Amino acid sequence: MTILATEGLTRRFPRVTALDQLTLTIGSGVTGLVGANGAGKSTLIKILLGLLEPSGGSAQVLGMDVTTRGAEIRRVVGYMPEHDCLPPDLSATEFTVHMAQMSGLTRTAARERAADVLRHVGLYEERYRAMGGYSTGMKQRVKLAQALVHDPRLVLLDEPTNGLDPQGRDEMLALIRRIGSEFGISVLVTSHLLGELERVCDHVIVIDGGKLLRSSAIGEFTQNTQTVTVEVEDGQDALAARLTELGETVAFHGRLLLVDIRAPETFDTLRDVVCELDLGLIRMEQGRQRIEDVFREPVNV
Ligand SMILES: Nc1ncnc2c1ncn2[C@@H]1O[C@H](COP(=O)(O)OP(=O)(O)OP(=O)(O)O)[C@@H](O)[C@H]1O
Repeated sequence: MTILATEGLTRRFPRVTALDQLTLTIGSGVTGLVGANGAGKSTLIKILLGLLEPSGGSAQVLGMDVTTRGAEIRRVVGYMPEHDCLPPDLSATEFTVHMAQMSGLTRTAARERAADVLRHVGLYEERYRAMGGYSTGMKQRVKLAQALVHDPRLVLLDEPTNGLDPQGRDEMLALIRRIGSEFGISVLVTSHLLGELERVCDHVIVIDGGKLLRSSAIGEFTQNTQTVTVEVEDGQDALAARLTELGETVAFHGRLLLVDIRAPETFDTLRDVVCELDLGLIRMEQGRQRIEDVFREPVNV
């Protein structure tokens, strides 16, 4: 089922083309939108919400045209903005109830839904405290709660893990996965880190300079991450040479070596060669494909 689609979508600002002939289709489930800073992610989200006019092309969300039916779209789509936008003097409960009422819920329904979603995102007694004193993680949770409070069919989450520590990131990613799997709400989530989206998304779209680089089911990405990244203190040339001699496929990525995992034995070979050459191993990491690596691959739409 198509949740949203764009066709030749373009948005020009005076100095930059933020979206350049972007054509994509997104189905139900959790979709990741990956791109470096300035790639055009927030611009796309604002256009999808009907908050920003495209300069060219078209876009539909849940079958509705973004240029003519923005208000209807916002009624059934939740939005978690990237930047801090929470009034510091209000409590999470007051703010979330207000947002629910803005979406058309009665005061009683708004209070019930706000209590539910704040519990769902893991804010308990703190929900009565002024948000000015919240940690970044708590603020991100309130922003997520207000995006969900009117029971949307789709949520657009702009960099929800921004500013979070590793544990906070893991918790936020788990929440996002639950929104998709338990509540059946479709999710479009942006990040500049492909690695973290891999863990929760069904489908990933990569954009750069406002252009589509790639749109693939997550399985296709993970198939392409069958490499192990190796970093040693010194001697990467010797390591690469010896591995190649032993039949392994090795590529340089700056100071890092990317070794194709031909078979599970590749790990044994690597360990043995690092010992044999007496190298200081800094890290050996599987499957964390860096976004630049995706950029170097052929586009597969
Ligand atoms: N209102 C605006 N006026 C002028 N230029 C803008 C405006 N909004 C965005 N841009 C430019 O458009 C490009 C895309 O910005 P956008 O915010 O969509 O990127 P992004 O992928 O969301 O990155 P980030 O995560 O850093 O916000 C950038 O070069 C940005 O400077």
